[in-house]
Amino acid sequence: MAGQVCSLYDTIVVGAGIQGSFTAYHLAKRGRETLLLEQFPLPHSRGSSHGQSRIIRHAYPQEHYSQMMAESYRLWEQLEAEAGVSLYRQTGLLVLGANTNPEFQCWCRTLVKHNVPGELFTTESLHGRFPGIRPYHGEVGVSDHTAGVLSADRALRAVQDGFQRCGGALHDGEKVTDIKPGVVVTVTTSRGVYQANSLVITAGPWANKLLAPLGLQLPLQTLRINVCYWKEKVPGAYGVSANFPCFLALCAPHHIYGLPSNEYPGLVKICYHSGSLADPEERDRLPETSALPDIQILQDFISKYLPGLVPEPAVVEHCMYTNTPDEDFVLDRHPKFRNIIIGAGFSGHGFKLAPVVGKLLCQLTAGEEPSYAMEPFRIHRFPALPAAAL
Ligand SMILES: Cc1cc2nc3c(=O)[nH]c(=O)nc-3n(C[C@H](O)[C@H](O)[C@H](O)COP(=O)(O)OP(=O)(O)OC[C@H]3O[C@@H](n4cnc5c(N)ncnc54)[C@H](O)[C@@H]3O)c2cc1C
Ligand SMILES: O=C(O)[C@@H]1CCCC=N1
Repeated sequence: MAGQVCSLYDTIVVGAGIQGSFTAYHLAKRGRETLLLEQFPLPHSRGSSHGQSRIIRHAYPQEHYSQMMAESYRLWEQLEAEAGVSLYRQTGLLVLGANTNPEFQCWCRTLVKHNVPGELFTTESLHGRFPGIRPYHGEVGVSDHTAGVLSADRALRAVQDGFQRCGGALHDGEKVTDIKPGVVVTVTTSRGVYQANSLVITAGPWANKLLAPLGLQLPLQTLRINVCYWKEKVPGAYGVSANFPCFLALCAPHHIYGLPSNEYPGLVKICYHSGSLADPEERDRLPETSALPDIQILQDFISKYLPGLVPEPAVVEHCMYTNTPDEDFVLDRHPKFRNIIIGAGFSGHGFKLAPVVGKLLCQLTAGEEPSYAMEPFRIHRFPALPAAAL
């Protein structure tokens, strides 16, 4: 089979994480002949979309994401209805910070602007309402009642099944090894050769490996994230059934966030919103120094802030972030090859927005006017890209 052109598609999508899967789903729903290629047998835990849970929230300090969230919630609901599965559980989100913190004020402003139902908490009312939290002196909170938890693995499966129900072809365990640009793009994989009128690259932490032969390197950092679970001293005290919310503590230099115990009974997921630089091919090779500063930071935080948890992680799983310098996504055409569309740099917050990201990448592929202003997501916002690439 290798070396032989097997089929011509309207679009080939490389990478069946949540972004590529939603892009392929929207394309197939519009009747476009679509091939979705994934290097690993599915499901897998090597990229960014695996695991049981992700936070979804209307609350966003940046206006461009706040605007997209209403549609994203609707599209998640539509997928739930189509698939006949429940993917979302409402828990609320509590954002915690000093009331003098400009970022905290920004969260409050966008919540009000978008009429998101929620509440403001003083230091005293925080402790009264959430006895499991010991707020810092002068700390306040604001909540987003609409926020909750998405069942990530189940969601990924549901969107891939939806894509296939619409006639899409999903080939897993098939790695893309070469891309030849042109009016018709030729894609070589570990199993064959395919052609398409357009190509979408949604390769998560592998994005730059696929883009290098296409003369483009985006300023992406790939980070290994420790996904830590912490044991409740009283089982369920920080659980969904006790109405404990997701939370986001606006700590410097990086935030700390948590989800109520649910997926692993008695364990609360609390993570540091950053990690250590790592090649996705060598994610689990630890750096020379075995110190894990993020886990130490989390331990200190939990000892002082969440006294009902054992300040020693009970479970540590791993995942990858692919960060841009401004932590905004890249959703754009290749600067030279206009029928190659790129979705990358989801910077640790892209899951909740994947239904809209997929729609936007589909619109770019179809040559349509995207539904949202695309300026924050353009490649040209990075001035230091090598001139040869542009
Ligand atoms: C610990 C953690 C917590 C997070 N929490 C949240 C949260 O609470 N809320 C939220 O909204 N977001 C969250 N995120 C972010 C979100 O999960 C990511 O933004 C999203 O999963 C990125 O998806 P992706 O499709 O871009 O990448 P990936 O899931 O990595 O998918 C890319 C795919 O491309 C495939 N691929 C790469 N190269 C090739 C090739 N050559 N040939 C074929 N296939 C290839 C890879 O195997 C992979 O499956 C979190 C992320 C992590 C890691
Ligand atoms: O996107 C999210 O909600 C999570 C939590 C905050 C930091 C990043 N991911």
